[in-house]
Amino acid sequence: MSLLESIHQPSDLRALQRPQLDELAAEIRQFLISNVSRTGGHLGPNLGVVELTLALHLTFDSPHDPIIFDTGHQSYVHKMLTGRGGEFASLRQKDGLSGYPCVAESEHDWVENSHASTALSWAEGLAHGFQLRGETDRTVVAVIGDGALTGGMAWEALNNIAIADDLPLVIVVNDNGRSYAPTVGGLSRQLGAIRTDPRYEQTLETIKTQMRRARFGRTAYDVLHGMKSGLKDILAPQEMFSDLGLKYLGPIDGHDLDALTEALELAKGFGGPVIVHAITKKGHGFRAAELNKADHFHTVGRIDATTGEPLSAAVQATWTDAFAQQMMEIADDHPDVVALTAAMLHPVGLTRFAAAYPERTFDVGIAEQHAMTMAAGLARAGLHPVFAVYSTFLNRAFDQLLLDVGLHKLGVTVVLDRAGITGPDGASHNGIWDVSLAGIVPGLMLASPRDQPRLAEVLTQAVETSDAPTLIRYSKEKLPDPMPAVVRRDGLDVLSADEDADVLLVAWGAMCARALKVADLLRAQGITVSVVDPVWGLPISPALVEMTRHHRLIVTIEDNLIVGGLGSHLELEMDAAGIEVPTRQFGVPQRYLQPATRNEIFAEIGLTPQAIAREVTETMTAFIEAPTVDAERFRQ
Ligand SMILES: Cc1ncc(C[n+]2csc(CCOP(=O)(O)OP(=O)(O)O)c2C)c(N)n1
Ligand SMILES: CC(=O)[C@@H](O)[C@H](O)COP(=O)(O)O
Ligand SMILES: [Mg+2]
Repeated sequence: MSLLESIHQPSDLRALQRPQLDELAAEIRQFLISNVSRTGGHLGPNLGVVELTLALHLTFDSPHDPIIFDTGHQSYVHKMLTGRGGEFASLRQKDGLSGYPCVAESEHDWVENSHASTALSWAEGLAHGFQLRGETDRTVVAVIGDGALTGGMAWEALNNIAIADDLPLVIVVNDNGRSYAPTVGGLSRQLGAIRTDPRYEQTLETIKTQMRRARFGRTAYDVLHGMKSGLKDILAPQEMFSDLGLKYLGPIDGHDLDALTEALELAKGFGGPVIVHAITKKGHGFRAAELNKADHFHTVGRIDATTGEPLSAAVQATWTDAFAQQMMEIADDHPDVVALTAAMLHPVGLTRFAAAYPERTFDVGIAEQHAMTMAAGLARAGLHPVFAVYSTFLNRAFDQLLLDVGLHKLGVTVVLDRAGITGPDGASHNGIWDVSLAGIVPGLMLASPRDQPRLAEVLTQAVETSDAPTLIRYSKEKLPDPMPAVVRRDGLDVLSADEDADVLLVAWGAMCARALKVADLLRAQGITVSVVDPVWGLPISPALVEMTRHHRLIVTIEDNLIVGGLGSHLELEMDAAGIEVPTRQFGVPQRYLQPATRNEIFAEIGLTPQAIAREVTETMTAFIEAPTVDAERFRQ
């Protein structure tokens, strides 16, 4: 049996001899490479925290001492050490092992939200909570990456933690210098100075020695603090954190198990908030990941476990590719267009634009709120900002969209990639809230293009709109073939139309192709149908409202929450116009969706063409005198 197979819970680690821990670290690394290369997942981040996670579970008593992983994509090793190593074949799959911490999976998992920069707030809350409950023997540990540390929430928490002198809270900064790309901003400059300083190795050794000499308690910090003379600039992070009033231990070699456990033991013994600054390498121990300059294998699909080469070459273009291309085509004719990203330049498709127009590109770190209001400033200065962000992360910048961009009627364009159901990344990654949130911003215009020609059209219209926010959303699906309209009427694209149709199917974005399939199934039942794509779905077009008047049932299909979605808005407008035609709204129910593929989730929530057709048929037979139709036909 391998050492790893002998670990069923963290306490099993303490039975191992010291040399066995190094063996175990090597086994874990090999396990990660061989398993994640088969399933896909966050390989790079987890290779970077093998020794760190071992040291955490050797030093602290999880779950009595909660260990909170910020963002959570780097918690695979934690899962392996807490009895879930045997489940990695099902990683990120339906009913399988989540790719992030999952409360239902284990008592060792505390936070499953994969939106960055929340761990320190969770940790302060837990620590105060334990204290107030008299559970004073519990230490809370938060592991936060250098990327997540660029998020505003992290500094809100640090500001408060810094004055909570007796709060038993250990903050481990997992500093690998990367988000996807190198982490940006003054913070990363301070943190990064260490890695590039020629005295780096010597400093790590000196600190390790000093820590060994220092006894537990406060003297260690005085010793380390006294060290900074002569090493001041290399210990800039110590300055930064200690100026806040936070005790700081580091920098520590994040792959040196002894140095890590010594630092964590010191921190644990301190009895107040302490920062342990661990310098790690994303992808450590897998050459292909270490050499990958783009993102050190932040997320991989199925890859060769030796070379790291993708096993399935990306043959079909994605929406991100189409956006990247369109931005290049717009850039020349629109010199006022500038681009913003929140630490996701490559994933949102702005790499080419940034290379060609570096002065017109802003990567603000994981700081969506800042990005949105900075975009308001850029617009106010006479430019046209395009903020490209994953739909789910728009949640972070809603207030800024509403009251900095919307209230000032500014021409800011927000491009929402990964809109709609994404699937394997779990509940906090589906892009299903944006329509319901953005839909309440007065004056905001929201488009969901169904294909590349429509994307080109709406993006150009958006960057030429200077008096209102414009949002464009598209899914993680591959780019579909063009779907030309049979006719465009008052800004509405009619995709298919029967004479005097019974049913009007209103769909947008990725749901248009689905709606055409539903139409065929309904026609086979003798139900006449028209399919219309509003393209700019919000605000609701008066022409669309008028069009509903002439049908017997209005059906909307959307890849976002039903509550506050296109269908909700259309129904409100129909009501206001005194149109009493019944409606059926198909979309995402208001619940947290567990990890599965996009299609598995569509089937689960009744968004397949067959399920929709069956429901519509039953509605037609139940509420409206209709030609005899056989709903049974859809029960196969
Ligand atoms: C609010 C938010 N914005 C963007 C992301 C996308 N994202 C996932 S991981 C990551 C980089 C995190 O960097 P870091 O915290 O340094 O962790 P590392 O991957 O380096 O271990 C980003 C930007 C996110 N999860 N949350
Ligand atoms: C952890 C995180 O927020 C992202 O890395 C997430 O996994 C999105 O991945 P995709 O870019 O594959 O959609
Ligand atoms: Mg990082």
